[in-house]
Amino acid sequence: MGLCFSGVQSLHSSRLNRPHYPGASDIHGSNFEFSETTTATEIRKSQFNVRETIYSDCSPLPFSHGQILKWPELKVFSFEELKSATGNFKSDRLLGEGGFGRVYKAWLDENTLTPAKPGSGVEVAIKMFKPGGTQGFAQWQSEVNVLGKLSHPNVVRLLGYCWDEDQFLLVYEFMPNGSFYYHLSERNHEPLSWNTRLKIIIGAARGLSFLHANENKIIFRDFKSSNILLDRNYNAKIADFGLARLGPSEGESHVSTKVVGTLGYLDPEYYLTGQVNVKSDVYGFGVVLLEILTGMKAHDTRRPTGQQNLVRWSKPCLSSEKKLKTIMDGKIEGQYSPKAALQAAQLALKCLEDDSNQRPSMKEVLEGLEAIEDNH
Ligand SMILES: Nc1ncnc2c1ncn2[C@@H]1O[C@H](COP(=O)(O)OP(=O)(O)OP(=O)(O)O)[C@@H](O)[C@H]1O
Repeated sequence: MGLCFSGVQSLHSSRLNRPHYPGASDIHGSNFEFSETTTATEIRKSQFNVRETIYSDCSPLPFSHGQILKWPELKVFSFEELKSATGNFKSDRLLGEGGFGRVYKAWLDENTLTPAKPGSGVEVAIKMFKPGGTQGFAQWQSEVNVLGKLSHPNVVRLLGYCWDEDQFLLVYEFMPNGSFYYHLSERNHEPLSWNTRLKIIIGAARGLSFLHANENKIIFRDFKSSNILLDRNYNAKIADFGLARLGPSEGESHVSTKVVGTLGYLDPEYYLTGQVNVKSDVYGFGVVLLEILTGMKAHDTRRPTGQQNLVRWSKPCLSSEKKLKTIMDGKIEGQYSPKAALQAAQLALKCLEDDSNQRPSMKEVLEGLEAIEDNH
């Protein structure tokens, strides 16, 4: 988990005692304002173009290749079902906790997606949003509206959601190898090899270029190592679409928005201007590429002054083989060719250009990484 911040102060939970749900679904370009008497059911009906998928006669977890569905096709779970699937949110099922709530492991029947015995059916991850948080509600809503429509091998799959009174939950496919951030943090863990790192970053690049390539460009806005989840075979999948939003309309170059993101990954141009475009994601990608090379986190206050911000510290070392050697992760020494590392570092440097126009597109970044993989 990183240190998340938003340019606009969050609403305090006391305000939430009086139901007021601010416009949250900026992915649809529309802001919703509800009166204080609006009921949850009315909001539900007005905001979601969700089609409930009936899983009873579906093949297990259908998965198609890279498409954006017209409607989110999600199962609507009851709170009781998710309570049962997680053993009443038992502490030994806890996978982790982010800024907006806890994530639990659970099992569902692979055909009907109803609760199953631990160890049987399919594993899923259930995120339970903290009650009473306006920002949490907005994130939950964006996940349903954006992620619910996406189907791509490098984007984590959302299977369904639950909105039961004040309880907001999401059900995702389970990613057994956790996040890339976890592998950066876990000192006792077997370090990821160079080849695995390359596989992870290429998978993440595929996911991000899929989001950017769509006609209605999706800006992820919070690209970081804790949002790259890893499946059993270390295939990377992008997760956490709570801050995602639509890119600029035809003829426009950017979208003006409040500044949100995570310290260490935030595009300086976006931070200064409040204007975001897909190139902000490219900047975040450059930071993750640096993490891959150095094995260091984007921002770490436990490092000596001058080294805490990975970009600032490593940038002067990215264009020469000799200097790069001094910052490369010692745990992967001997696994890569110096030429390959230099090419990756130079790609990172381009992604980290201060002027977003100078940064490559994700398509170009992906091509660059695939060439590195092919040549070495
Ligand atoms: N689909 C999943 N499968 C397995 N583990 C998951 C899944 N989704 C989340 N997790 C784990 O749950 C923990 C919390 O995830 P969450 O997305 O809530 O927060 P985060 O990304 O770590 O932090 P934040 O979003 O607040 O910056 C993380 O450790 C993550 O690895």
